[in-house]
Amino acid sequence: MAHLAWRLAQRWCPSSLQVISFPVVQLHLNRTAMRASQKDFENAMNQVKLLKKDPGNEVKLKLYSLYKQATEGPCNMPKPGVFDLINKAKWDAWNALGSLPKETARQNYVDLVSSLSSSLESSSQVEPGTDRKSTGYETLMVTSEDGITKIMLNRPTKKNALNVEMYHEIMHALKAASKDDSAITVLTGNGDYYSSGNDLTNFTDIPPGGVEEKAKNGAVLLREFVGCFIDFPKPLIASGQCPALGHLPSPSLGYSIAVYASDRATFHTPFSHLGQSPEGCSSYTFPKIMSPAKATEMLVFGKKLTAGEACAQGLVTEVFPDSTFQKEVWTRLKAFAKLPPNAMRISKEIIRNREKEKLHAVNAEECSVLQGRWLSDECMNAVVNFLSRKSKL
Ligand SMILES: CCCCCC/C=C/C(=O)SCCNC(=O)CCNC(=O)[C@H](O)C(C)(C)COP(=O)(O)OP(=O)(O)OC[C@H]1O[C@@H](n2cnc3c(N)ncnc32)[C@H](O)[C@@H]1OP(=O)(O)O
Repeated sequence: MAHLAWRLAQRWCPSSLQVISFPVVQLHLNRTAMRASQKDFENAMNQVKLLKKDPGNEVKLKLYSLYKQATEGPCNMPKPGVFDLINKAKWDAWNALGSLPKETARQNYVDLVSSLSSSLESSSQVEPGTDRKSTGYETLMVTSEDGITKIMLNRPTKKNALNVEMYHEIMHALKAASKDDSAITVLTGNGDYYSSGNDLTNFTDIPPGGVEEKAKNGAVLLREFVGCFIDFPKPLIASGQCPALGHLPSPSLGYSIAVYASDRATFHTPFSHLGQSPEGCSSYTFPKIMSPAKATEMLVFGKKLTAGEACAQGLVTEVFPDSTFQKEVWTRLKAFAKLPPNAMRISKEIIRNREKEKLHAVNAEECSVLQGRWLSDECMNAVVNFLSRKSKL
């Protein structure tokens, strides 16, 4: 049995963890009242061998850990060294099961294999080469193809303003992209605006605790949202063909977003106009990247930059003519996506890690200041003016 376990582990844990998982394998652990028998467990082990599609490393680790727990009980191996990546990942997965009873682990293994068989069977009906389109997003379109996960903001009639649902969906999509088998992730917008920033109607839905509670909830949400960008482990590219307002022109988040813009794009952070203050770590990153004086023009006076100006200031990586924008960008993205994913992730990590703690601290401070700003007359008047059609940016 131990030998079989090892073979399974070998089979399910290939020599590199670079392919992390399939993006949309949803595991529905279907707990039945019945306990899985030894026979069910053995059947499940056989079924695993018959799976036609690789379920991804994350699932394989889960299978491995449940198998070990079901057959040997809690993790009893010495912890492998940090450089022994594969055995360390296996050990972590097994150890994470703590004192889960053997019977429960056996049942979970059986449930997992059964849900896996059905989900992979249905995904194998998708035509080869077809985009794996995400389902269940209301405000985004997420696709994964050729090693590139594309997250497209999809509220074009509202100029891709970020409502509360979109904040949550972007965070969800980023978390999923961080674990899927793509090498790079692209953020883009559908329609004639990359984004018009925060949806100003977010301010109108006041909870029972009043505006103070609203502001507090907003600060918690924004902090989590920006935190997802700071922590995002893979190369992230913002591809903007059209104007961007507010949040998403804070492209230097985490120092690790490459930004491609068409010569039609503009970048605008009108925080003062709205009675607000900088967010997305821009109060820290913009002055470092651009120079304090230029950052002041943008963040304090709300100066709108053309793509060419933003590129000259170092906020944008490269600008292309609008007519060839998509072709130019996608040629680059496809080439990047062929680079070794682990090397890219590690390179990003080493660039970002020196600043990560600082960025989280800046994010926390910016959100706390904004929480106060949202309660100010200046901010409330600006929102009312927009909503009553008295002003536009
Ligand atoms: C958790 C909270 C975190 C908050 C963090 C702090 C964030 C700060 C920011 O994001 S600052 C930026 C805020 N954005 C704005 O102030 C932009 C407001 N919009 C505009 O000024 C204009 O709409 C425009 C210049 C973007 C585009 O103008 P135009 O081309 O003339 O289009 P319309 O104005 O007709 O817009 C079409 C449609 O979209 C709605 N809409 C556009 N932007 C927003 C928005 N930010 N919030 C809500 N709704 C927006 C607009 O109302 C129209 O809707 P309608 O067709 O009338 O139903």
